Amino acid sequence: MTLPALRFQQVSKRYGAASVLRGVDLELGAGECFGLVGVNGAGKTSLIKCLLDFCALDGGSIDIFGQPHHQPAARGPLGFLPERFTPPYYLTGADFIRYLLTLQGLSYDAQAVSAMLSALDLDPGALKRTVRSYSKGMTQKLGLAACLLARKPLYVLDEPMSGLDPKARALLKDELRRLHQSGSTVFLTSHALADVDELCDRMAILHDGAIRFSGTPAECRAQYGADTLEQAFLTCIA
Ligand SMILES: Nc1ncnc2c1ncn2[C@@H]1O[C@H](COP(=O)(O)OP(=O)(O)OP(=O)(O)O)[C@@H](O)[C@H]1O
Repeated sequence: MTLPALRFQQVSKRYGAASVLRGVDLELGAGECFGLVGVNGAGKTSLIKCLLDFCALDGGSIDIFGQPHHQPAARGPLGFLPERFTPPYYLTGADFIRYLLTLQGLSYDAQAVSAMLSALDLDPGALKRTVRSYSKGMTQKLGLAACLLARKPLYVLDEPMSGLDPKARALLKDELRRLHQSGSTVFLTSHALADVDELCDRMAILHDGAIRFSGTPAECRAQYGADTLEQAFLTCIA
């Protein structure tokens, strides 16, 4: 039997007296593209921070390909793009990518970098410029490029479309589809429900710290009697 890529069981998280996650159960099959959606402050990033062991759980457990998430080796197969991506401003784009690849024991392959930049519509000239001169969208593309170049079995992408122009969004969706077809698991958060509908095999709606819905986008529309995922989402959280 194939192990799930991710399994959250009764995950709870509090910040002081505020209970942000209250018994979250979620399972992602290996090779799935899974979208987590929820209003601002619903707890999506907190769930990801728990997964990455950036903060301690107050209850429950998380497994990554069957290994407890707090074991560093469990996170080896995982590539992560944070929601607020701020690379060191004094590095050039090339230095930043090299730095991230080196941390993972990978070498800088100029051809692969060039192909990835082209796949994300980032001007190769940006590699020689320091990150301080990048626009918001360029910075996001750099983060995506560095993350996706690591060729991981599992990607955790917190709002990967954030700041991208329509062309770059379309290109990123193509790239995510390619990853999916090659067998990688993708766990993403997004406020763009049309993207989730288009890309994701399954999705979950997190609201008030709990999972309100989990299933395919089509099941979500059907369950809430809605024509669009946006309408279904609004009914679900009403
Ligand atoms: N370090 C922290 N200390 C205290 N409260 C926090 C902390 N981090 C997050 N929170 C609170 O936890 C709740 C969930 O935040 P989180 O960032 O997980 O939401 P989100 O679903 O990712 O939101 P968004 O869609 O706006 O990115 C919010 O009320 C937020 O204020």
